[in-house]
Formats: sequence, C-alpha cells, structure tokens
Amino acid sequence: MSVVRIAVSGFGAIGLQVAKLLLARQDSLKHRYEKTLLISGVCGSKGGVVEPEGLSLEQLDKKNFVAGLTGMSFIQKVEADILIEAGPSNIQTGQPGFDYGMAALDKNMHLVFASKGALVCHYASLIQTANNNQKQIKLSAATASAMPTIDFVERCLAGATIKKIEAILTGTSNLILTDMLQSGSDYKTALHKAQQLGIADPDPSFDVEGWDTASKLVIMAARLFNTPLDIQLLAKDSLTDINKEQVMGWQQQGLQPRLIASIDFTTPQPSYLVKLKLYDKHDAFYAVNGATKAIWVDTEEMGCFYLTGGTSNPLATAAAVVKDIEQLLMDKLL
Ligand SMILES: NC(=O)C1=CN([C@@H]2O[C@H](COP(=O)(O)OP(=O)(O)OC[C@H]3O[C@@H](n4cnc5c(N)ncnc54)[C@H](O)[C@@H]3O)[C@@H](O)[C@H]2O)C=CC1
Ligand SMILES: N[C@@H](CC=O)C(=O)O
Repeated sequence: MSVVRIAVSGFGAIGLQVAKLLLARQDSLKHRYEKTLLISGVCGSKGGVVEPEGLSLEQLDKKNFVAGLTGMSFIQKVEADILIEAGPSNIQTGQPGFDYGMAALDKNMHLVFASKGALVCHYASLIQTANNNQKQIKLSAATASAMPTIDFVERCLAGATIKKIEAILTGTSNLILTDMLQSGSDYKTALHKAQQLGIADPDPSFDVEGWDTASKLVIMAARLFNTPLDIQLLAKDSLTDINKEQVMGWQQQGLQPRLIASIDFTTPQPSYLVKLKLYDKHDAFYAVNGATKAIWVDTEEMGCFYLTGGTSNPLATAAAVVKDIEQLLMDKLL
C-alpha cells in the first residue's frame, strides 16, 4: 500500500487539530483510499520535528521539537507529498506562508492552505508555479473553513454564470454583531467569547476591522473569477465604526447588521466590497447567528442558492483541511 506524507508549517491550534484528526482517521482513510497517510513533519516558529516513517501524537509534542528546524531548513529536510500551511495570516507581506508554499512546490508538494496571507498577496505567483509543477492548491480552510465557498461555486455551480454573491465569511465578526444586538453584550465581552472559542485571529483587529472577510473575498475573486484585487484598495466597513446609538436604532427597527463580502456582476463594473448590511426578519441572513456563516449565490441559469453553517472553530477548520486532502485522493492526484 502506498504512503502519503503530510507536513505542517505553523503548528498552533489548527495545525495540532489537523494532526489529531488525520491520526485518528488513519485506518478509515486507508480503507477508503488504499493509502496510508502519515504526518512526516511539523514546524513552529522556533523549531520542528521530522520523521519520514510518520509521527505519533506523542512525538508531535513541542518538547520533541529540534530548535532551528523551521522555515527553509524544515522544508529542505521534510519528506512530504502535501504541505499544510497553518502559520499566521500576514496580509501585508504574505509571509511566512508564501516562502513555505513556494519552497514546498519546488519540492513537488501539493499545498493546502489554512492561512490567508500568501494567497491574498501572491495568489498569481503561487498558482502559476503550482500549474507549472502540476500540483494543486487547496484553500477551503482559508475561505471560511467548514462552510463551502470555493467548492460550492467551483464544483457544485460549475456550468452556471454567477450574477451575485453575498456571504458572511467571518465567525468572529458575526458573533460580536449578534451578541451586541441580541444579548446587549459590549464589544469587548463579545470579542473575548470569540477568543475563548479559538476562532478569533491572533490579532483580533484582523476580524473586527473586516480584514478577515476582505482576505477571503480577495482569495475568492482570484480563484473563482481570475480577478486580482489589492486588499488595501478594497472598500471595507469595520465593526469599530459602530456606535451605541446605531445599535439601539437597529434594535428598535428589528434589523440585524451583518458584515458581508459582496461580489456583483450585474453592475456596469463588477464590484467587490466588504460592507455592513442591515437585514430584516424576511431575509435569510437575519437568522445567521453567532459564529455561523452563510453564502447566497444568484446565477443566470440555475437560480439562487443559499447555504449556511460552518461555524468557525479549530475542529471545523481542521475538518475542512482534511476534506481538501480527501479531494486530492478522490481526484487520484496522490
Ligand atoms: N482558528 C481558526 O478557527 C481558523 C484559523 N485560520 C487561519 O489558520 C492559521 C492558523 O490559525 P491558528 O492555528 O488558530 O493560529 P495559532 O496562532 O494558534 O497558530 C499559528 C502558529 O504558527 C506559528 N508560527 C509563527 N510564525 C511561524 C513561522 N515563521 N514558521 C512556522 N510557524 C510559525 C506560531 O508559533 C503558531 O503556533 C491562521 O493563519 C488563521 O488565520 C483559518 C481558518 C479558521
Ligand atoms: N477568524 C476567523 C477564523 C479564520 O478564518 C473567523 O472568525 O471566522
């Protein structure tokens, strides 16, 4: 039986959860795809551990990490067919994910991204290199994790012409908005709850200022519509602009605010925005509460679709990473 080796760069909440899921499902994956999936190496910011025969959960403990086995030393040393990139999302530079991704492609690995920075800043270079090397870039976890966005449009709606998309893509901002409106929580308490759930990004301003939603929108535009967007130039609302009087007004009018990514091809120029939009009880997005997400797509030929679910959390995100790996197996690319 052949072996599929998997490496992880960025071994925090998501990286660890992915390793746990893959190891727990080793037997069922072997049965389904006739492949043995191994974790052949992981690294954090200061060190890592590699073992071509596969690492157990105990061996993945940070106490076993070799200092300095990170960055390019890690990629040079690790033997793998897939790199899962789960380091920080830096949308200014795309690092460290971009260097990890390019080096892994050079070593003939497929890429599965949970982090967003490299995709936001350098999608074109990454996909060109991947195409040249006949490798895949999978990015479900970077585009709303458990809620299918890319798969939904790319696979389920292949054959349709997309007219409009509206989507709630960030669990943290949705949780803060619903807690403020429905439970009267203040902004800090609601954010703390998202942090406790492990869904807020390490820098919470990434979520509350709309950068997380904007990042996912930029990646979707690049992947689904071949449209490169500069995230810094995108029109974007922020939760920090909301004041108490606005909240009271919305409560009195029975409206729910949602931070949405919007793509519209029905306007004279295609528009891509991140905006705070108000919904009343007749709208589907009105009832999308807490860390839950949703996507609404209008097409020319197939009509409208609405999908909700995919609560943000590390387990759901790790399952989305495993889905991407399983798709590589189903498509016989491994
Ligand atoms: N937590 C969630 O629910 C989701 C997170 N993501 C994304 O996944 C990524 C990981 O998220 P978490 O695991 O929650 O964050 P985390 O902060 O728990 O983990 C990130 C890890 O990367 C490590 N790291 C930093 N610099 C590094 C370097 N140069 N080389 C190797 N490792 C380095 C850190 O030490 C840390 O352990 C982030 O980019 C986040 O935006 C995506 C979807 C959902
Ligand atoms: N911070 C994000 C999780 C990662 O994409 C969220 O709150 O949904």
